[in-house]
Amino acid sequence: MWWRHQAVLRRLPPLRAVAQSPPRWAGGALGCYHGSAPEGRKAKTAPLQARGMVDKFRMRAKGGDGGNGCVSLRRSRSNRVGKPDGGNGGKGGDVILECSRSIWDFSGLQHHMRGGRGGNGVSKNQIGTRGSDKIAQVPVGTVIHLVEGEQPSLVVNKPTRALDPWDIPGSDEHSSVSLNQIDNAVVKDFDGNLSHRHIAPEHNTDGNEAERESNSQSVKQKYLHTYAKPTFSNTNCEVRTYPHPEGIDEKDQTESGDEDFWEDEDEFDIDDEVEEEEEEDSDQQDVQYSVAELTKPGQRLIIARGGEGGLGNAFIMKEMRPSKEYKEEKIARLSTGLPGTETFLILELKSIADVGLVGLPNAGKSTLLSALSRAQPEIADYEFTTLRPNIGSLTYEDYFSVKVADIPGLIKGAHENRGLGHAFLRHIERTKVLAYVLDLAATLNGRKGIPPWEQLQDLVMELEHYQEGLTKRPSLIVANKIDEEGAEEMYEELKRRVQGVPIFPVCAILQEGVPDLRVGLRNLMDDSDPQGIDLSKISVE
Ligand SMILES: Nc1nc2c(ncn2[C@@H]2O[C@H](COP(=O)(O)OP(=O)(O)OP(=O)(O)O)[C@@H](O)[C@H]2O)c(=O)[nH]1
Repeated sequence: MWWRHQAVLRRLPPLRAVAQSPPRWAGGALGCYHGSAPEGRKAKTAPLQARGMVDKFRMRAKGGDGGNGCVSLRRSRSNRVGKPDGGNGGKGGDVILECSRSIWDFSGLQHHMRGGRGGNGVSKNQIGTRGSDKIAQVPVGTVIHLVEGEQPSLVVNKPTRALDPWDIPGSDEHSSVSLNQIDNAVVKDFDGNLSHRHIAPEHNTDGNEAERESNSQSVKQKYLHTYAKPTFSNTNCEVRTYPHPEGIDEKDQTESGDEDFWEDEDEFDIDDEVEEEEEEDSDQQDVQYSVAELTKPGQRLIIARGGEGGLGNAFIMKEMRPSKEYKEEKIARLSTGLPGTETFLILELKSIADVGLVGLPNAGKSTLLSALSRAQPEIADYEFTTLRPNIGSLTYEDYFSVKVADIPGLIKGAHENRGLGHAFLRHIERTKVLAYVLDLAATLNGRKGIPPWEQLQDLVMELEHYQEGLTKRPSLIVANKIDEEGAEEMYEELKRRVQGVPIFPVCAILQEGVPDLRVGLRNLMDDSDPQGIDLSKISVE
């Protein structure tokens, strides 16, 4: 029996390899969960992943391939040769980003998205089904950087028709409304600057091909209006062999050609190291920054287009009339559905919140966020508990809502990438109003911290170093930990030393002073001439 065991063992991967390759569910630095983690392990990794928002995300998208046109002959007793009756293939589905107010970050996105494949044409002149669109919802303020592929195009949201009561809410993928909208955009693009595959009829069988194709405007228009959606010139489709037998059925077709696209899927699912490497790679590539921005809910952006369906032999024979000698070749070329376009994008979140809580590590920002809103960030008495911004929503009696972000602890030298470095300074850029959270108790009871006014000076200087004018944003000061012994005196001293901005004494842990702070934040948002912080108005001597 030992040889059986040997055979089984040989089939297993070597132990070292197993240990090195992280599980698929581990996710990555910029990623999220993929699939479900085995019990036990999940509990260990979940807090790390769930801690903060995902504000940068890499995504590969591929439009669905167009379905093949059908090559079929309808024979009858009177017509033994047969009449071409193969229908055109359906267009592949697009991959679309949709801007939504109910989405906060990129944690729910997939790194790979692919539009559905168009159905193949069928005999009796039946057109293949259109591939389903894949729609990913992204937050308001998503900026798109292009690493590879075509520029995405914004879909013009034309009102199409009143909502059908039978439409299932949220079933965007199959919603006729969304498909209409997408079609509008596609046709619009065709009229624009992009070039597409040119479908030409062959009225003149002995002219040269290029000439024939340029003389085909009227039929092309007809073709577009009746069936085809345009695709792009770079999706050249070279067919060397006859694509499929006559009378082939849609069911016989299997999805193919996308294996390469999915082959590297694991790259995205593995670990931080690989993620970082990829990030470096994309840094080295010519990234086109900010090619598009989604700022309004409902906006849609096509990031990868479905390929055009191939033509059926009925259409080819009727509209293009190929010469006998080129017939087979022409049918082979035109009946193959075109592949969808591919893009590699980096999505980045621009404006993350109305209010940014800025403070040194341990000042109590996360505690304050949970006191102001229902957010439940991780709180601990060690520095850098917060590694990514947490966001909470503060709602007033009149339903006015303000988003508050707890920005990871800022330290002196952050602009030189010390501590958590640039990464979080970027988040501050994405807030409208700043609330400086100062720790009144940092020097009390033998603690070796720095006094609140110096904390403020350091914060202001760091922000200004990172981006000039950042501290001119409407600001207020939260003097936290007022409950500690000696904190009242510190607060009085702080008021003497800092001028020009409102200061709110707060005990975040007991929620004291929080109602006044809520009003203060609201006033700051409503104020027509709010003040920023002036370094010259902070006295540290
Ligand atoms: N006495 C007192 N302690 C507080 C108060 N607010 C927060 N703390 C404590 O201060 C410590 C740090 O609180 P956090 O809310 O994690 O501070 P943070 O600024 O988010 O820290 P980082 O994540 O490092 O940026 C925790 O032990 C809190 O319990 C307060 O009002 N009074």
